Amino acid sequence: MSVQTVCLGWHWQPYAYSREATDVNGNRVLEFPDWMVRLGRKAILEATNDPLAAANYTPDTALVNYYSDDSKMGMHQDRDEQSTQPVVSISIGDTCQFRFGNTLNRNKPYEDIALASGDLFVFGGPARLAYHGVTKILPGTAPAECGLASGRINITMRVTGLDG
Ligand SMILES: O=C(O)CCC(=O)C(=O)O
Ligand SMILES: [Fe+2]
Repeated sequence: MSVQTVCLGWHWQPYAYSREATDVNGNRVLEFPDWMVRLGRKAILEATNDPLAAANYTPDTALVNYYSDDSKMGMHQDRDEQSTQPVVSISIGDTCQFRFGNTLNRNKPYEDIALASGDLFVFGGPARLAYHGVTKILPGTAPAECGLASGRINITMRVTGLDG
């Protein structure tokens, strides 16, 4: 089964962000929550140790992805944003094998990294446009207290660079 996605702030469909989910039900997308902006800033502070970079980070969209046991995500770049600000990724539930590649193409060199529940991954600076994907989910690896019985949720927050 493929990944199921819901968006916050701005609705994403390949190549474009909009305020309405025109390819789903036409509804206006939910507001981007303030707590998620705060979480994004904490993540940038952890990753960069730069309080100014953290204070200036104001994500306005997030893709919330649900992976079932056999879901995968192919290698891609996150490049529909007009801002070069980092992408902050948060993982909940089952561990996945995350493939973090280079900025030129989907092929090697890449690194396979286990992203477990509670892990945070920041794509910033020269790595902002690195190709990446999810090659497999490791069923049954979620900690009992994470609130998700099976599968994996990943939230990637971004700065669209769009107004309005
Ligand atoms: O699930 C992940 O860790 C990555 C998600 C992703 O790359 C995306 O939503 O663009
Ligand atoms: Fe991505």
